[in-house]
Amino acid sequence: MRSSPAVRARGITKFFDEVIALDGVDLDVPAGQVHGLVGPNGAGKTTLLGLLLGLAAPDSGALQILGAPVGRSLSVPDGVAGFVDGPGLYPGLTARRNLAALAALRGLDRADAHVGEALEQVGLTDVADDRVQGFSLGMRQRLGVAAALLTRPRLLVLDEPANGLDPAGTRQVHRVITDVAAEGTAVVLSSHRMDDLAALCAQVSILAAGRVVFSGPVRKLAAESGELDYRVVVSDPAAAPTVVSQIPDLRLLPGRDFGARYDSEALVVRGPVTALDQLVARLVRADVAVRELAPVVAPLEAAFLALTGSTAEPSDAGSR
Ligand SMILES: Nc1ncnc2c1ncn2[C@@H]1O[C@H](COP(=O)(O)OP(=O)(O)OP(=O)(O)O)[C@@H](O)[C@H]1O
Repeated sequence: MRSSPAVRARGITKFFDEVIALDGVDLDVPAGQVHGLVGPNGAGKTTLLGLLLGLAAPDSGALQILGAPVGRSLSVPDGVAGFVDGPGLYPGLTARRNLAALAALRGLDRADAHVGEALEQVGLTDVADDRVQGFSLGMRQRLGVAAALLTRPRLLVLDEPANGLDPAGTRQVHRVITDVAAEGTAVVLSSHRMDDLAALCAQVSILAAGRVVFSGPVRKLAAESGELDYRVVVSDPAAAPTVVSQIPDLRLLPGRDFGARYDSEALVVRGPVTALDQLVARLVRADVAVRELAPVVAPLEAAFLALTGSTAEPSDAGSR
């Protein structure tokens, strides 16, 4: 049983009337892995997480969760916890009472100890006796994660757990997720933020229009970005174009396309990273100092945009 993957999905399809939300999705998540789902709005992330939580059943395909096949009946599979579309909480109750109610509902022994531990894990001990209606979005998210941890799940399913979190809250939730994964719990989470996924996930699956367009380690995704646009600020802007023109794989892009985002001093060049190496070396040889050099769009985000055919940034995604 221990060696069973937490999730094994093959050819999962899910329709909502005429809309195909998932179209032949495969997903493998071993125990102890943090697996990220990313994709543009409407790509199918929430639908897939909902299937893992037993909130809906696939129309076709095979889904195994914690080694057991999932049938047509709707119920949260044993050992699975989490939330989609935000955690369900009682605003009029305190954080502690919310968790106590859930613990009672799930028939947990030593409920008080579990509740105290879960609040501690997400850093809400100090506000445990405050009503949830006064909580910020980020505090609610953290309480939702605490609620999911109450039953010590072997598969934790979280839809946008970083939504609304400030940097301290994000770090706290990341730590909780990393800790439970280190103890063997598989975590499947969605995020619009590539920086979140890069920090947390061993593997990511990119969904676009219900299909998996990439699945693998984050570093492999970054390597897929190939040619990137780089913004370069040098000490002698007039000299730089000549140097750029001497490097076969590098092109200078018209400045006007970037003028609104960047100062007029910056050049924008497009090419593989090896061409950038040559540029820096040649500029230095020509006595031109490089003051700034950075990709216009972060490599992970560039790969995301290329794979999903998006033209805009993935929501509030992460070039931050
Ligand atoms: N209950 C529903 N009834 C009808 N259509 C639905 C339902 N749930 C999802 N859909 C449709 O299925 C597709 C996938 O939606 P889903 O919410 O899974 O995407 P998502 O990747 O989570 O998007 P977002 O990033 O906006 O949360 C969309 O076209 C959506 O409109």
